[in-house]
Amino acid sequence: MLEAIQKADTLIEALGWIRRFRDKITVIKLGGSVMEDENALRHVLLDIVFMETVGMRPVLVHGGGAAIDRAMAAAGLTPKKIRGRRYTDDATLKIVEEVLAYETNESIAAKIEELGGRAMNLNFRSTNVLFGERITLPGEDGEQLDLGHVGKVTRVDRGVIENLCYAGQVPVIPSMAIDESTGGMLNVNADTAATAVATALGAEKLIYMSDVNGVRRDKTDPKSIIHSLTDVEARELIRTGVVDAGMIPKVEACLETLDRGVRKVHIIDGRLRHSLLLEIYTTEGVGTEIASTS
Ligand SMILES: Nc1ncnc2c1ncn2[C@@H]1O[C@H](COP(=O)(O)OP(=O)(O)O)[C@@H](O)[C@H]1O
Ligand SMILES: CC(=O)N[C@@H](CCC(=O)OP(=O)(O)O)C(=O)O
Repeated sequence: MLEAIQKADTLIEALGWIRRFRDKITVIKLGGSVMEDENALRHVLLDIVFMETVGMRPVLVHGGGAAIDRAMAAAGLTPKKIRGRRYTDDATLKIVEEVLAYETNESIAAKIEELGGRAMNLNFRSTNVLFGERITLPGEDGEQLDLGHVGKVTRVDRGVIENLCYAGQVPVIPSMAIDESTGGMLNVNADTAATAVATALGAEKLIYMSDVNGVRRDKTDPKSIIHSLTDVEARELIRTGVVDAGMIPKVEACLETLDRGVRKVHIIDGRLRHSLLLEIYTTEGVGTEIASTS
């Protein structure tokens, strides 16, 4: 009986948070690393179904870096990453399209439905909502590094996403875009795609789910997690190389989100059961929070 009363207490405790976030859009970026763990993915998607059921409006933007690496290896191709971004030639683009836009995208939407939620996969075969342009990266000597078919999002079809949200469906968006000037496909880093979606929708919150517990002082030591960072400190961590590899575009995407007026962004561990709900429904939260100083 006591246990049942405690369960009811927990429900009542969540009431305030459920009210606060009802009808508000939360963008969740799902990293490829989390999706490698079937059990973790199932629990993350269950949390998302819960959010949708209580009237929040979750929007899912996903990557799939690990699955793309695997598919490239199977095709005899070696991935080349430049500051956390994949060099994307014609053959790589074909694989990214197949793995990210179709296999991963359609399987996430199908899993949400299996768990009792309603989802809509938004890809080139159904409805594309991301449009962009090619990017280059500044090199060490000031030259521009060519990344092939890699782009950034310049426009989001927010009407389609909002209509789905308000119809009680979870939009599931892969990190690929159509090039506005050529009509070709672009491979977009999923962290930056999530930023573009969150700012275009004026989201209440943006949460990056990865396979690390947050930003760490020593990337190999979970205990060195930094719970709270300012934008100034985060920039310094990139400059000094503490933040490395796939964490670079993630922290850069957080900073861009803050620059565009969202007050707080979170990097949390998707392998920790219910980390998403804990982040939203508890005051302490989990993972690393980056907040603007200005
Ligand atoms: N300072 C750091 N703190 C935490 N992780 C870091 C750090 N620097 C580099 N990393 C690496 O970044 C990875 C997360 O980026 P990535 O693999 O792209 O994740 P995702 O697929 O979730 O986007 C971690 O698994 C870790 O190896
Ligand atoms: C340009 C670029 O790097 N695109 C990424 C897109 C997927 C992604 O970002 O996946 P994660 O979120 O799992 O890292 C890539 O090809 O890996």
